Amino acid sequence: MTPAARLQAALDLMTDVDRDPRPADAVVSTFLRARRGMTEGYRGAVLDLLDAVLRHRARLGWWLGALGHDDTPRARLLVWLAIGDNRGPDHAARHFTGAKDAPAGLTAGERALLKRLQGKSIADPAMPEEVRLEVPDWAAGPLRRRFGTEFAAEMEAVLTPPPLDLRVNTLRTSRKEMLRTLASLGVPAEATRLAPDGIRIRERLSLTRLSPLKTGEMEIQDEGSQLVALLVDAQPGDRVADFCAGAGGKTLALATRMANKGHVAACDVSAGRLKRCAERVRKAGLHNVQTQMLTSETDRWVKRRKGTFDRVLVDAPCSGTGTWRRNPDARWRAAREEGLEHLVALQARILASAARLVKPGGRLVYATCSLLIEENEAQMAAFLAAYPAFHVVPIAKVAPGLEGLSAAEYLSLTPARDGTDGFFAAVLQRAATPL
Ligand SMILES: C[S@@+](CC[C@H](N)C(=O)[O-])C[C@H]1O[C@@H](n2cnc3c(N)ncnc32)[C@H](O)[C@@H]1O
Repeated sequence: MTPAARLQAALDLMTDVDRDPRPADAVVSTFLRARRGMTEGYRGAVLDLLDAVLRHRARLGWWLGALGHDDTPRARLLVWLAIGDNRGPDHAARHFTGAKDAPAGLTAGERALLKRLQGKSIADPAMPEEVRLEVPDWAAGPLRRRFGTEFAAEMEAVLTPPPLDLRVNTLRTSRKEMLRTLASLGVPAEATRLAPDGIRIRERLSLTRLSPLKTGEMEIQDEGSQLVALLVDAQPGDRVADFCAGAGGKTLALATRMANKGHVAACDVSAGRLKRCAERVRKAGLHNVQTQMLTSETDRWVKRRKGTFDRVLVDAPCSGTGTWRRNPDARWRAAREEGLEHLVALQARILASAARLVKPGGRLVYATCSLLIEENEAQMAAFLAAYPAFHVVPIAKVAPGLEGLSAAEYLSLTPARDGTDGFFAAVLQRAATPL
């Protein structure tokens, strides 16, 4: 496969990602299924190019705007090749020849564009800070309010691809044993700093090298997400509702810590995600989880089970600002499509309904993968004001060892400070007797 054919394949994929409303990783899966013949090296090179262009989306667009050129996937790729990896405009021009399997030959406009990029670099002093840091308009104000003087450092941290975090299925093996297995597979891995069952791999590698993922002995899960599941503090024998279970990332972690005892109701409004959750539950060898499809947060299932759960986790739909380093296209999607206000209102409705499930003396854990005050601290303040039967349990009380990470009341993880995705979690307890 020639370098020019690789560029054409990358361009096809970038065009698909641009047109398809689904998240980039879903579009990538479809693309790879249709091109099963690709070798691993070839696939890696195509995906690296897509990743680079997505991670530099605002800067590439800024250059195209500044030079009066249309912002298209092909133009973005040309600019990236010209100034993104410092190989210069001639390198970009060399492969756009129109030969068989290569991208179409350069137009006069593209030649002029490449000429004007001579000697430039991807970050220009004239760029606004939000462009240099790839922060979309809608999020700039809320993120500046959240981070103050740390704004640039935190935004730079989310520009870098994250390490690969895994959670060991302790029903099957131990972290120590899994580290030995990975060493025998030639995979350099280390124990995570805070999550007791976590393993971190810093080197970029193909997941096909990680055979224990196929057997359910471990799962991919960011260390921050593992810590949120830990804060639920579900005990063997408890009744737990995971209200926004999705494909079950936290459900699996909770149910495993419950030693396969008790009951976890994994609820969601998405049948597709719950199906995936059920498959992962089976693979992990868990018998204490049942999936529950909800028509909405006020489904009758909730009313019928009022006050019957020891623990209720609300891992709410959110802006996903904490996961930008993992999904570089996410910053240009979620809140742009749904609106921050809409998300905050949905979270409040979900919280109000899910809170009904909590037993007297039981706990409600609210979590997001958002960095924004609106979805986190302010959401909690509004809930606590409206529902006086609930009070905050400080993080140090639930998980000694994590208290140094953030303000005493809530867990608040950030990529620059904690090396995890951005996560927020609040533990609230319902009064044992009616107030
Ligand atoms: C942050 S994701 C959950 C991720 C999951 N807990 C994990 O750890 O992998 C939020 C989930 O909320 C679900 N959701 C959206 N609206 C909902 C609603 N009204 N009631 C319950 N779940 C909802 C979405 O389908 C999505 O799966």
